[in-house]
Amino acid sequence: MFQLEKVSFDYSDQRVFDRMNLEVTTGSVIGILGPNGVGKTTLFQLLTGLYYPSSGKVSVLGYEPRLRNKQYLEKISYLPENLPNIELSIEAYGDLIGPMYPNFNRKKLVAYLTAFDLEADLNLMDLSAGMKRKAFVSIMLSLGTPMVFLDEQTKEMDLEGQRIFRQLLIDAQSDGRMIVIATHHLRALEQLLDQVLIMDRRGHVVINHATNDLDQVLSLKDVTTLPDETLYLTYQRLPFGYRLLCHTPSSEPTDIPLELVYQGFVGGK
Ligand SMILES: Nc1ncnc2c1ncn2[C@@H]1O[C@H](COP(=O)(O)OP(=O)(O)OP(=O)(O)O)[C@@H](O)[C@H]1O
Repeated sequence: MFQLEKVSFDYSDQRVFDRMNLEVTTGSVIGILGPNGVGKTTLFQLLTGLYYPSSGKVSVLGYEPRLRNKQYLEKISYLPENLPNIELSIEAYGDLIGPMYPNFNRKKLVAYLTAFDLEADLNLMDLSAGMKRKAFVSIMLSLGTPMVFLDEQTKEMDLEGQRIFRQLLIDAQSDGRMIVIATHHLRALEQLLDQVLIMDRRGHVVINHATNDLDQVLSLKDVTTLPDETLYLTYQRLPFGYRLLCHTPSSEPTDIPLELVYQGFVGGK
C-alpha cells in the first residue's frame, strides 16, 4: 500500500525525516498518531506527491507520488488540516472536481451532506469551521478514490458530526477503500482503526501494527503497587491500584487501549 525507503525530508532550516523507513501493507482505516510537529502533515504531503523527498523513495499503490502521474492522482484524495477557501457552493465545488475522478458519485455527495444536515447549495465561504469540515469531508469521500488521506478532520466537528463521520468512514471501508487518517481525537476514532502508526517526539515510527495484534507485543497487568520503572512502559490509575502497560506479549487475547499505547510510547511513564 505505501512504503518509504530511506526517506529524508528537509524544510529550509529543518530536517523532519532522516532516512526513514516505513511500510504499511495491511489495514483499511490506518491511524497516524503523534504529537504536534513530528511530521504527520509532512508525511501526507510526501504520500500525495505535494512535497518531494530530499532523498529516498516514496511509493503508494505501486506509484511514485512525486511523479504526479494522472492514474495515481485519480486514485487518491487528500483533505488537508487547513481547508482551502473556495468561493463556490458545496455542490458546485463537487461538480468542479468530481469529473476528475472516475468513481465520483454525486448521489453519495448529496446523501453525505444530508447526513451532516447540510444543504448542497450553501456557499463554502459562508460555513462555520465545523460545517466547512463536514462539507469538505462529504466532497472528498464522494470522489470514490481507492485511497483517501484525511488530516485531522474531526477537529471542530460536534459530537453528532463525529458520529456521522465515523459512519461515512465505515461506508468507505465497506466499499474496499483505504483511509489514512491523522488524528489527535483518538477516542472519536479508535474503534475504526484497524492499523495504527505512532510517531514519537523524534518523529520515529515506534508502532506500526494491526490494532487487534497489539497484544502480540504488549500486555496489561493490574497491580496494587508500582513495580520498578523498567518493567512497564506506562500505567493507568485504577481505584485500588494500577494497570501497567508492559512491553511483553500478552499470554491471552487482550484488548490493548490505544490511548494507553500512545501514552506509553509518546507520553512517558
Ligand atoms: N512550511 C514549513 N516550513 C518550515 N517548517 C515547517 C513547515 N511546515 C512544517 N514545518 C515544520 O516541520 C515539522 C513537522 O510539521 P508537520 O506539520 O508535518 O507536523 P504535524 O505532526 O502534522 O503537526 P500537528 O499535529 O501540529 O498538525 C514541524 O517542526 C514544523 O515546524
